[in-house]
Amino acid sequence: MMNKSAEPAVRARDLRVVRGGRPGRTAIDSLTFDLRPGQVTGLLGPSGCGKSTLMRAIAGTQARVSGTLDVLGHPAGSAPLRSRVGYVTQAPSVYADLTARQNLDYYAAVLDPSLSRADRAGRTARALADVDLDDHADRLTGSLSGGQRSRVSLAVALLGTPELLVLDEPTVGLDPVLRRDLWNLFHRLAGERGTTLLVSSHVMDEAERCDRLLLMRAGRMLADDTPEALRRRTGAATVEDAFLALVDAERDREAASAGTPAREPGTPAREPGNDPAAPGTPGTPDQDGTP
Ligand SMILES: Nc1ncnc2c1ncn2[C@@H]1O[C@H](COP(=O)(O)OP(=O)(O)OP(=O)(O)O)[C@@H](O)[C@H]1O
Repeated sequence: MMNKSAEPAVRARDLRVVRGGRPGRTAIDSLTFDLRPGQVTGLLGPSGCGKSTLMRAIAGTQARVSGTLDVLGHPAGSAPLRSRVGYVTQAPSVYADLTARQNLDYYAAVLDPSLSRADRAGRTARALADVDLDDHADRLTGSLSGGQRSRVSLAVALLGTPELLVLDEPTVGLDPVLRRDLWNLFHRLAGERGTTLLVSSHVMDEAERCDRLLLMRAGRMLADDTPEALRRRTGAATVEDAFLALVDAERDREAASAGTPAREPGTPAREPGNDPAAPGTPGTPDQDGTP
């Protein structure tokens, strides 16, 4: 099913999210962006910059969200979106004492109780094939490797053929071959089924595989562009270098406005995961019932 709509799949305007005990801290501030339908958009930025928080907000599982956040034309988290949005968190959310196939069969029944046994089996088989798990389908999920388990979670999200897939670091712990296969799957889903994908990653070389990138830093949007435009704009050879150039430019601007000395020319750029401006220290856990 190709998504021909020109409407953005996600529309965020002046989005703000507060996390932690009252009054809490602003984890996301003034985010404005659109996610284009049928594209693979990468969400990148240093640890603690707000990627998971943004994904939770889009999936409708995050409290204390203000501003506008529309998903497939509805407010994020509203009832009509339940079967249309797939969200895979960093922690695999499948039953260890069921096989991969039994997990999928169970979730297929929960998603759509009217499905016949044969339809459930068909959907399960397709989702297992999508994530290349046919060979392990009948092993207990608890005995699978971490990467295999996270692919079972991804298969669960694919069961209902969601129009929007929100994937929080789906390639963590996977070897290069599996990572490449998963990225090929993401593009196949976008190209053949019209699925819109938002995929977060720490791995900057994965950024090159995205149609478009959202680069975040310290709860704000640093850039929203194609990988090629980002490289061109910064004169960098890779997206990683482009990102570091943007971070450095912003830090210089911050230093100038605070009246402190700017970074010395030639000072090594910061690593993407080691930006002191990123709010990396976990705050007081959310006291609104959200983990
Ligand atoms: N349960 C929580 N309670 C309070 N603050 C939190 C909670 N979870 C995250 N935060 C804070 O919200 C901010 C954004 O965190 P978030 O998990 O969204 O970042 P991230 O970019 O996904 O990080 P990582 O790449 O390490 O997963 C951080 O400052 C973090 O400390």
